[in-house]
Amino acid sequence: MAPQRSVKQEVKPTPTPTPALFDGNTKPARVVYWHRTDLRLTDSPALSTALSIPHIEAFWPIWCFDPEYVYKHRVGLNRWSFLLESMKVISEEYGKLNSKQRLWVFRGRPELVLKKVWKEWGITHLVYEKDSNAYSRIRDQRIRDLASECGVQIIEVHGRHLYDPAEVGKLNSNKPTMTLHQWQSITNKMGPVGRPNQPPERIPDPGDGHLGTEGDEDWGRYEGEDLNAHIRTEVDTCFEHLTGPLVDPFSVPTMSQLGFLPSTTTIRGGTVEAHRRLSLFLSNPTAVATFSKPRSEPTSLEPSTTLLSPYIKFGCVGVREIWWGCKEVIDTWRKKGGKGETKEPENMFGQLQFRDMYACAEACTPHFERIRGNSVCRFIDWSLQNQYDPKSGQEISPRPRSDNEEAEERFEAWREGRTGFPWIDACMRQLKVEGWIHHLARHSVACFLTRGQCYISWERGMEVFDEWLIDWDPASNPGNWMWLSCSAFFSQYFRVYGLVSWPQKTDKTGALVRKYCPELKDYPDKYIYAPHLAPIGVQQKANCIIGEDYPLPMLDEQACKNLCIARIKNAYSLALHGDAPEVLDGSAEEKLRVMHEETGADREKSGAERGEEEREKRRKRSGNESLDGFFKKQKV
Ligand SMILES: Cc1cc2nc3c(=O)[nH]c(=O)nc-3n(C[C@H](O)[C@H](O)[C@H](O)COP(=O)(O)OP(=O)(O)OC[C@H]3O[C@@H](n4cnc5c(N)ncnc54)[C@H](O)[C@@H]3O)c2cc1C
Repeated sequence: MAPQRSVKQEVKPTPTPTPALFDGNTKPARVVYWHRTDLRLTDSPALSTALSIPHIEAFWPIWCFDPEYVYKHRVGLNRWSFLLESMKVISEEYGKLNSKQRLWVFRGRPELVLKKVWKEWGITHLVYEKDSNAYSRIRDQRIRDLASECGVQIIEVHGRHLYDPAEVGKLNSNKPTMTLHQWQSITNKMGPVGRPNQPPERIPDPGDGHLGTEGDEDWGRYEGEDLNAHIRTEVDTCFEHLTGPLVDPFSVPTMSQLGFLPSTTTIRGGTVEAHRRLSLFLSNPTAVATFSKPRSEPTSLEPSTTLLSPYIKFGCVGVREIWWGCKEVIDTWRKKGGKGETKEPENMFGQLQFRDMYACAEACTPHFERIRGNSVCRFIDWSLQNQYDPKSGQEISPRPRSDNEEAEERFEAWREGRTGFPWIDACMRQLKVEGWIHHLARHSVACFLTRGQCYISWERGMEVFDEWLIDWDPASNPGNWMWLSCSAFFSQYFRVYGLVSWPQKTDKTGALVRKYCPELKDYPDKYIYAPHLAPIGVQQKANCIIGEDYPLPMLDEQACKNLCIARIKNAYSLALHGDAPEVLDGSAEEKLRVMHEETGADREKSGAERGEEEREKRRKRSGNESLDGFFKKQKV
């Protein structure tokens, strides 16, 4: 049971600037506010801090379009378009508060952009929302070093999570928080979640925005591999100038400037849509008070959860707004006699806490996003694990194709939604088209790929989510993949989602399958999740022959499940984590190979073998076993 917060505790406001921070600030301040994944004006402790700097003479809210992000990180079309829309919306919001204002977009590496801007615009302060993930930590250290060289005061303000993950980590002796209960026990001592800051009523003017063009073409230079080349079908002109096209300087890039075709998602970006969704959720107090994640429906066509995650990811809505919005609605509902309130972890507070828990775990765990070197990740000898150069410890790139052809083929079929299991295929196709799927749909596909049936490394599945999810998060994505693969956070590997029975629990008619696998749309309900079982006459009537128009199941669900369980059982008994010497030197894999051979977990069993096993079990349960038990009891 989650520890309850004391009602006597006073609600701490979200950290606001202490006067000491601005002590001695008597000179006019020229402030750059650097928006990163906080594309909102509401509930922004960092923006409030920036605006409270005394004597602001000039203020620029900026965005740096970083080529490292554009080329070096796999990002699908839907996430790109969501980001660009969110940038446009906040730029318009600035314009509404002050017609001279906008989001000032630069196209170049942050350290180069900031150095130039600091110098040419005479900047005194740089303020931004603090982020704790591995990439941000490295980038921000570079920025801090640079700022101290240039005499610019840097102000980092936490605001992305309910509690600063770095602070929670410190209170946990720099150890990752591996259960919600553990996270709750620590944050209980930190006081309640802060109240959301009010949005600004006005924004100061910017200064003269003139910038010299010297070295312009170099700001966006990137010489590594373009990981998004496969979706870049048009000419990429994004980085031709530091401030974008000369006719419209500082503008938000368009999809076509990035060389992309339009996205496919129906999920629109920006803070206006984020608040519309939040208000919609809060408008039904009973639904808020009785929200239960396990009881939400992964099969429904309309999202049965809030669908706020893309907005949280890009900071279009603040987490404290959601937290306090729910809290106030529930308090009023309770006063009016509402009953049956759900508790953590299944309620909405629990959902937001899970996000924080993963962020704290990531902040304290080197290599959280992979198996090798990851101290919290159990070692399981999955197929298609990432390969590392033993000397440099770097991942081998480009990735060699594994000689495990069957696993490669299964992985491709999973990714493309053609496994022959309609529930899995529908979820994967929805993910690709929309950039979002329900949490329990994520459970299903992740379980299937890893411990459920395919025994393929969670790293590979995580990468697909990395690319396709709009809400991709560097802590929640690997964290949840480790959970689902029973590599960390969760260990009940024998509990596997049924590929027919599970979706049938919430929808016997297969609406999601009919939408995303239209070739199956005319199948009767009875066969919608297992069309290969339909008699040929039914297949003909539905105009879809299994094996021709839609694939046969690519594996035997039950046999593969048993094999996975047997192998994971061995891996659990070996009890090694990603940072163990045996994992790093490759000997763990060999040990498991031998264990699998000895326990018969090295291959799928034939029907006859499985039958024999079953009979053996029954024999044990019958007379002989009771006789054994009798003798044992006698001995005792
Ligand atoms: C394999 C796998 C990968 C995932 N990858 C991501 C990811 O990259 N980014 C991401 O935001 N979520 C991820 N999740 C968690 C979860 O599925 C999504 O946050 C959720 O489905 C978003 O939909 P919603 O906003 O309607 O959620 P709601 O149920 O309405 O929850 C509200 C918010 O709580 C947070 N939340 C809820 N559940 C979780 C959770 N298990 N872990 C972390 N935060 C949670 C999210 O910010 C979410 O928006 C992943 C889950 C799985 C199983």
